[in-house]
Amino acid sequence: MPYDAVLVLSFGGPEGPDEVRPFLENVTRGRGVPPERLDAVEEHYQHFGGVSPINELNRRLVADLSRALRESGRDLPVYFGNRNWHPLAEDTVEGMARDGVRRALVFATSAYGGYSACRQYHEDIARAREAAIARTGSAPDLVKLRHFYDHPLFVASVADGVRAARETLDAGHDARLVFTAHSIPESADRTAGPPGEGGHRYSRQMSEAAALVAVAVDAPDHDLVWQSRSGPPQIPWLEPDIVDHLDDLHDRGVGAVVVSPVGFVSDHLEVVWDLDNEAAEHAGKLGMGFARAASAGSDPRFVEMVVELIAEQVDGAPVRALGAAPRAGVGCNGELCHAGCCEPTKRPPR
Ligand SMILES: CC1=C(CCC(=O)O)c2cc3nc(cc4[nH]c(cc5[nH]c(cc1n2)c(C)c5CCC(=O)O)c(CCC(=O)O)c4C)C(CCC(=O)O)=C3C
Ligand SMILES: [Fe+2]
Repeated sequence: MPYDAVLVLSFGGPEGPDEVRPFLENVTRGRGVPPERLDAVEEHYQHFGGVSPINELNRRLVADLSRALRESGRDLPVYFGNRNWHPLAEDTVEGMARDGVRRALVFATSAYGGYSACRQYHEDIARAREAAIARTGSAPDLVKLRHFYDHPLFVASVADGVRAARETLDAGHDARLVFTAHSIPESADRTAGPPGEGGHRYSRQMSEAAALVAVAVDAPDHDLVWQSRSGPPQIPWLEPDIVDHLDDLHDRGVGAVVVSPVGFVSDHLEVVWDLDNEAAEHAGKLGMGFARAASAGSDPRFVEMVVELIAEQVDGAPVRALGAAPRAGVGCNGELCHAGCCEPTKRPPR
């Protein structure tokens, strides 16, 4: 059966002061995140009037993707739905069913594997379809596109962000290149990937993406560190945090850094708060030069990449990948990439 639509599936974010707390409650329901952490994160959002940039960035992606698809001769309507905030995936998929969509491609706004970055999007797809079936009696088939962390256009987009950030620093090419990604619990990284692969698919893909970008920008060395740790303090998460890492680099005599959020596809709130505010301020205190590189989604080649991922899935166009890992992340109607892939770990009781 041919595809008749595309769904951009993302995380979602609040767009006003009253939306912040209910959004945070949606994100953390059943996750054992302490209320003090939620209070702190609420403040980050309120600092920006309760408006996360993520929905607006995704609406722009939807518009750019519609245009790029039309120009490539594939005039598919592009829908937008989220895991945690309006427009919610449930409502969007209901609308797709009412519009008569039978089979759609899903572009999830994460390049990587792992529970939060991949499997949870499969779960979102399954949940949204169930809601649409309950409300309308039917739902389109939804086929999720693959991980793209090693797609040449993703790597090139991140690399250009690094080059532009370097230009703003006196140290230029001598600034230390530091990549960041969302921290996850160590247990979630251990179970990331299909059984038998040895786990750690999230951090391994992240290291691979960082290394590919570092080669593209001719960096002599680089680091991969983590940001935006959540969860209760007694549970170990991936470390070091970017802020602690700046101290460490300072102690080692590093005078300037370029920080590239390779783990994210857009300059959303965790990027503009945790990097542009917290990390930048900390670097300032240390007297370190600091420049934050734009994420991949700021580059027009990012949309070109989505068009290519669609051509791969629909026409069997060649898979363009710079890494050695097998193509992963694809699943229909919430079916996992592999049986037992990226098992969620037990959550502590609240
Ligand atoms: C791997 C990963 C990605 C990358 C993949 C992807 O992009 O999907 C990501 C993206 C994002 N995370 C985001 C925001 C939040 N993440 C939280 C909490 C958590 N994230 C986790 C993981 C990830 N998160 C985890 C394991 C938790 C603990 C709770 C749980 O087990 O699920 C919390 C709760 C409060 C807190 O920070 O404690 C918030 C507010 C936003 C939106 C920013 C905006 O509004 O612009 C985006 C794009
Ligand atoms: Fe998150």
